[in-house]
Amino acid sequence: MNIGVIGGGSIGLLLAAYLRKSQFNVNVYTRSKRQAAHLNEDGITLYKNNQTEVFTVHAKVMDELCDLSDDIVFVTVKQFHIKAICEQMECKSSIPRTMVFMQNGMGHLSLIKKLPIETLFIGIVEHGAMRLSDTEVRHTGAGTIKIGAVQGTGVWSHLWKSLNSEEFPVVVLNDWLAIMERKLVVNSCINPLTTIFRVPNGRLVSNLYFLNLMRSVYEETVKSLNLAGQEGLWAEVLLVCEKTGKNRSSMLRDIESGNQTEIEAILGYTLRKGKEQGFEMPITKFLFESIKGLEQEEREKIE
Ligand SMILES: NC(=O)C1=CN([C@@H]2O[C@H](COP(=O)(O)OP(=O)(O)OC[C@H]3O[C@@H](n4cnc5c(N)ncnc54)[C@H](OP(=O)(O)O)[C@@H]3O)[C@@H](O)[C@H]2O)C=CC1
Ligand SMILES: CC(C)(CO)C(=O)C(=O)O
Repeated sequence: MNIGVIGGGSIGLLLAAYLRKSQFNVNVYTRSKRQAAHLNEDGITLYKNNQTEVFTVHAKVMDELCDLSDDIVFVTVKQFHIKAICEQMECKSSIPRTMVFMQNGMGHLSLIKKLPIETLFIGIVEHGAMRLSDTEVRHTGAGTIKIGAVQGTGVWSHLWKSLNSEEFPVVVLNDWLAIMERKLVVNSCINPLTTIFRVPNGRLVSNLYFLNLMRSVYEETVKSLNLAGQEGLWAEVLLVCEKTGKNRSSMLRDIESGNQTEIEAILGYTLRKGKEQGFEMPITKFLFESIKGLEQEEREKIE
């Protein structure tokens, strides 16, 4: 079976490595020629705790492909890249029948549902991963990948079963929208606060002042999504903080490396939901403006 992974970032390299570990043939589609060349030459080096493993992969430049003929393709770009990916797909002579989109945040669903593919999955990533170079990735926090079928179902249970392992758990859940919303709550609570205070995820639990702030963000978020009173949701946020305790959130790393963040897809979305229902979300608004402000600071430093 041929499996494609679009995006050679932190999650793309992590996923490609574990797919290879499960003996699948993996093609990684990168944005740059340089990264594709490095991956073909050196493979992917995966660091986890004190272990180092190297996996060979085939890599190609996404823009240079005429067709994408893998059996299944995982899309691991950032949420704000999805529009460009959908446009690139329109130019290919053939596209896969099954795709899995693994983005944080909401808002891209309407775009991906328009793609002419039979089976569409979303994947919720609860792992922490950090790309160290074009070919090296560190598995910084072990979590779970949750898969949900948005349209079609296909016959993929063998893939999820083969990929699933103790160190890389994969579960299939029926209620994918609920899973996405729960992940949105997790990211709304963790990502902006860790970015403003420049702390790893675990500090939001071990520092009581940060914990109080996170609880306030949580209250506003669950109200905007009509999830107030959902059993186990606050415990889930705390568990992710603990499990990825040493991890710097993807938003913090984006700000530190001068990249755009996914704030629009995370707090931008919950703010819109709150507005639709006519209530104020002062803390969320403060966090949203703070992250937009930090993005601008970083941009102006570079210019
Ligand atoms: N990293 C983490 O720990 C976690 C991440 N997530 C989520 O997973 C998703 C991916 O995150 P992450 O891997 O960290 O992001 P990265 O920024 O590390 O990776 C995104 C990759 O997509 C590539 N890319 C962008 N556009 C294209 C394109 N048109 N064709 C091919 N490649 C493209 C980028 O290329 P280039 O390198 O050339 O810019 C980059 O390598 C996000 O939604 C994130 O929120 C969720 C949980 C944890
Ligand atoms: C799970 C978590 C919070 C891990 O850091 C994440 O999704 C992110 O960083 O974007």
